[in-house]
Amino acid sequence: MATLFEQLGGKDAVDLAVDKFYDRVLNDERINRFFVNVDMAKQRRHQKAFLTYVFGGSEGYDGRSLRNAHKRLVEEMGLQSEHFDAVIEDLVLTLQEIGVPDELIGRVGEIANTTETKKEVLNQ
Ligand code: HEM
Repeated sequence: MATLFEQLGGKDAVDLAVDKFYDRVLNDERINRFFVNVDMAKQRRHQKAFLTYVFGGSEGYDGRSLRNAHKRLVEEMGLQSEHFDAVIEDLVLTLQEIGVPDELIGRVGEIANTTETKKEVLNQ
């Protein structure tokens, strides 16, 4: 049984998705203020490692927990539910843009758009 990572097209496809995802996020007036002063090259590397992991393409992810990675954004910048939903929307639109089938997009959503993930990111 191929992993979701392989079905999405492996490393090249995930790299392309991350690049297009961030272009979309940085142009999204609802959320781009959170990314001011963030080293985007570092952010892209982190995001690739993380997405590869949640898509089942690697054994582990050794970055900070989602809770710790977003703690400052919640406490100092007002990160909340509507911003999480905007990021998920941008992710789905990106996957549609690069031609990922709806069924696979649904499975990505099942991983990223869960109550547990949302609570972690929002430090609830
Ligand atoms: C499913 C939802 C999300 C996932 C999986 C996710 C994933 C990540 C990961 C893996 C990192 C890097 C962690 C590290 O440094 O080791 C990160 C950092 C970051 N995320 Fe998210 N994120 C999510 C939602 C959001 C939302 C909703 C926003 C803002 C609208 C956001 C903004 C940021 C920013 C600005 C950083 C860099 C923080 C810093 O370096 O201080 N993320 N995220």
